[in-house]
Amino acid sequence: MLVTLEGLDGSGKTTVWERLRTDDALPGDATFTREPTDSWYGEAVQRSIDDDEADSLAELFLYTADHAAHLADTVRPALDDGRLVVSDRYSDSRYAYQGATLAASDHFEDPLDYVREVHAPWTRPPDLTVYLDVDPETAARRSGATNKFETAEYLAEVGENYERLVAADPERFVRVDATAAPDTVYDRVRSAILDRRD
Ligand SMILES: Nc1ncnc2c1ncn2[C@@H]1O[C@H](COP(=O)(O)OP(=O)(O)OP(=O)(O)O)[C@@H](O)[C@H]1O
Ligand SMILES: Cc1cn([C@H]2C[C@H](O)[C@@H](COP(=O)(O)O)O2)c(=O)[nH]c1=O
Repeated sequence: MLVTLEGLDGSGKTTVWERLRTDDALPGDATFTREPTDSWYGEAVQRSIDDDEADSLAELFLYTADHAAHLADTVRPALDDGRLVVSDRYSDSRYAYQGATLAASDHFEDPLDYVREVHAPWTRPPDLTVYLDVDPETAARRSGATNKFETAEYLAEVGENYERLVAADPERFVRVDATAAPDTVYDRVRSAILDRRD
């Protein structure tokens, strides 16, 4: 089963993901992974994140290359072995973030749809996506505005894209209020995963 954690910067994904790693209720052979990865593809993505002038379309394809390698090297092999995979960010991050970034160009009528179409023939959709729901102002404050994506204005657009994704696929998504206390958020995410495994 492939579980992904999604949400705005600062929504608490990594906090939850780190805690899940040591949770005895999950199988000991579960694979914990993330995007951007720490491969050389992920390093290329990181360079792009740190470059305020990076071309938005080039950036989409860097993230997409990282996703393709992540699928081939980590996600598909683990799923083929019957393991639980928990990924901190995955394809929905591309749909939501690059869908927002590309909106500034006039190449695409519907940038989010375009990014989905680029992935559709070859990606492996998650079985469950936990959406950590937080308002853009809290997200920007918590994330500390350390990169170009972490402004409340941009994150508001990203949040609207996530809402579209949730509305289009309500069976896959479980929404968790990420403004709740960390223990409460964690318990809800954990329950969502354990319930879906049954
Ligand atoms: N439920 C919560 N309530 C208050 N603060 C939280 C909560 N969850 C996480 N935080 C804090 O918010 C900050 C960001 O958390 P975290 O790194 O887990 O978010 P993230 O979604 O992984 O962010 P990013 O996408 O930017 O990597 C951290 O300082 C963390 O301690
Ligand atoms: C996978 C992915 C990520 N992003 C953005 C979101 C964040 O601002 C950075 C790095 O992610 P992290 O969780 O803070 O490590 O990259 C993106 O725009 N598109 C993506 O596909």
